[in-house]
Amino acid sequence: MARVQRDGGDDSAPTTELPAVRDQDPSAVSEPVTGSVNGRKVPMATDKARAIPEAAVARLAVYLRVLSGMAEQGAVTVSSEELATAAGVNSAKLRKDLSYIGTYGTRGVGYEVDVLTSEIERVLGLTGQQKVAVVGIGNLGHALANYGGFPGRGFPVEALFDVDPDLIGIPVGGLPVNHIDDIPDICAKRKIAIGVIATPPTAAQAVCDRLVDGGVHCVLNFAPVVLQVPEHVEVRKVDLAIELQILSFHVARNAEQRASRRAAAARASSNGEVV
Ligand SMILES: NC(=O)c1ccc[n+]([C@@H]2O[C@H](COP(=O)([O-])OP(=O)(O)OC[C@H]3O[C@@H](n4cnc5c(N)ncnc54)[C@H](O)[C@@H]3O)[C@@H](O)[C@H]2O)c1
Repeated sequence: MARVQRDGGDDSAPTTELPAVRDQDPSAVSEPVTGSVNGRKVPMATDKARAIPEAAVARLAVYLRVLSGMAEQGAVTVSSEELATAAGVNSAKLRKDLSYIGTYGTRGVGYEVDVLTSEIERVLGLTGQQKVAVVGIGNLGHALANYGGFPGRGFPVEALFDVDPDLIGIPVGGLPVNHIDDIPDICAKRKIAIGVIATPPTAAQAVCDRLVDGGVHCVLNFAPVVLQVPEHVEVRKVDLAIELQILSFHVARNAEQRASRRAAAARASSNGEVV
């Protein structure tokens, strides 16, 4: 089977094919084309599939989290400005992101919170549960296995694996740790959708191969190594060091911009200009 190198960064997968959506001017705010699913009004899909940038997919997940908080507080509708502000983006970007999924607010009303929530969930594939297995139950694996926030978001942790004999059979977060030899069998039986790799980098590829053998199609890789996977397997890599380096770049750039603004103000002031 053909294998490709994946590190899950934006460059490797800049767009994602969405389920069919309406093709329409992204900036338009108009009456949505709606139908009914289980008695709920939802936008209707057309036969035109459309790619969505990875960055927009990430923002959809943020909108979903914000919408869930609004729903908890009893909000029924939300304007694009309110939702954009709460999500930390501008409203034009929000409307464009939502246009990718064929969702358009109603002028003067905005979006119905429950309809928009269902639509984003559908597009992100969150309408069902995506079972998760964690491999490598060390510091990070323990934290992930014990974190209670995943099941509520549709990601129940259903299997844990390690190679350390002292850990096998020990419950972590209520689940016993299994040996990695059982990864293919258990993942296939429990229909695990997502494998999380929290092993040392040297072990990650072999672990990934076992997950793939068990039918796992999505891998979230915390180990600092690029994985080889078959074409049909999606890998996302989480690298805190890279995130810190990106933050550091922004901090340095902001400092430079402040320094050059101060220098310009000092020059203007020494020339007698009002600044
Ligand atoms: N991406 C990030 O931001 C981030 C942050 C912290 C750690 N990490 C990475 O996550 C990984 C885990 O870090 P940690 O601090 O939890 O390490 P750790 O040493 O505490 O835990 C590693 C676990 O993996 C197990 N293991 C070793 N070989 C294995 C194998 N072949 N199969 C299954 N399990 C095996 C060990 O028994 C141990 O329980 C490392 O690769 C680390 O670099 C990434």
